[in-house]
Amino acid sequence: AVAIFKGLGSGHDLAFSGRPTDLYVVKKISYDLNNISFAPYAITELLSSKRVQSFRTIREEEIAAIVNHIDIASSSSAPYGSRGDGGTSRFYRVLHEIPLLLEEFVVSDYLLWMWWVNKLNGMETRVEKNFKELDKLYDEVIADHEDIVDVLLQLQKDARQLITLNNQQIKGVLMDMFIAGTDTTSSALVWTFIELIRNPPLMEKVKYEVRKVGNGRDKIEESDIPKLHYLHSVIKETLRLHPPVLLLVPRETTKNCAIEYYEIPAKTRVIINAKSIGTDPKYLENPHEFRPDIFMTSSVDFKGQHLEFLPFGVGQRGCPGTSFAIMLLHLTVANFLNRFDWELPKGMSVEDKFQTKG
Ligand code: HEM
Repeated sequence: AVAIFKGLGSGHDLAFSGRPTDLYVVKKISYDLNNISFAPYAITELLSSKRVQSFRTIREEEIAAIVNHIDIASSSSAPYGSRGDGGTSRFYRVLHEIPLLLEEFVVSDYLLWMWWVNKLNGMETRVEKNFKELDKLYDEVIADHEDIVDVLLQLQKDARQLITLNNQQIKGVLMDMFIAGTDTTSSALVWTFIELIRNPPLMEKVKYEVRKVGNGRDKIEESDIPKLHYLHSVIKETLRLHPPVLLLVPRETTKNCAIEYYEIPAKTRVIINAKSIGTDPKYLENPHEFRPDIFMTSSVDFKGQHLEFLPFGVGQRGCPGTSFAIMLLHLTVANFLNRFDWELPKGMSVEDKFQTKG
């Protein structure tokens, strides 16, 4: 494991850039490897910083809508999950239906994936059923094409683009967006609030920073984000302690390679444990404590140069959605802190242990 870890960061990026593709579930969800995460090579073009920037207005509008929704829900008895517009917008529908289908689809097959078993009685039928429903929904999304689909359709038509896409590939990329982009970002958001709520002095510190920059405005904008230094550290610390993709995404070596005393053959399955690396006592005292301040005086970042902190992976196969996710997280947390005070439900104290199953 140590050799592989070193291999990723020491000029063996290419040898470690494959993904295992011989799994039934992987083939299915990737539209026969017509997506980014299981494509045999890395694709970075679609989520470049410029493109992320171009979605700024949509991000700001959607976050404002969520904040208003929480406002309405908390000040009236509006049922949780309803929205001012009656919840009928396509965006709202897509955001709700796709994760539900994916949950059934991915979570039920997660064990299958992890244990690398290709077939299990009855499992294929369920995968097929969920896949058909998702596929139908993606057809509708493409027909109505909004936002990211517009960009993908432009790429499909524009002969000058390096990448040309057919409908199958567009569906593969949409699958990527929802699998790789939704649960990960929401897990980081939830953990940020759990940690802040159970550490009230830290909550006060970050809230003070956000509200100072907000200066009485009801909205924090993207242009405010670079001024929120402590918030940056809070998000980093959450990703260190609770990396949403605990074991990253499996890799497979593309050729034989030698690292130190180890010979690593081609097609070796590579799993990296980001949580163990981020909480290794070799790098940090009391590594399981939530202490955003450690990042205030450190240059350690998640961009892949610091192998002790790898929530987004590393190298050419590292997460292409990093800037997208980071901007969304900062903007959401900042606006939630600007508009609301967050605390534990009545009757619960910080000392209460979180109940875990089993
Ligand atoms: C906090 C949020 C996120 C985390 C922690 C995260 C983490 C990761 C990790 C660990 C990998 C595997 C990297 C490796 O093998 O080295 C990955 C891959 C990927 N992520 Fe993310 N991700 C997040 C959000 C997103 C978002 C928002 C998108 C899209 C909009 C996205 C799209 C992808 C794609 C397409 C891949 C596959 C890349 C490839 O195989 O070439 N991710 N992500």
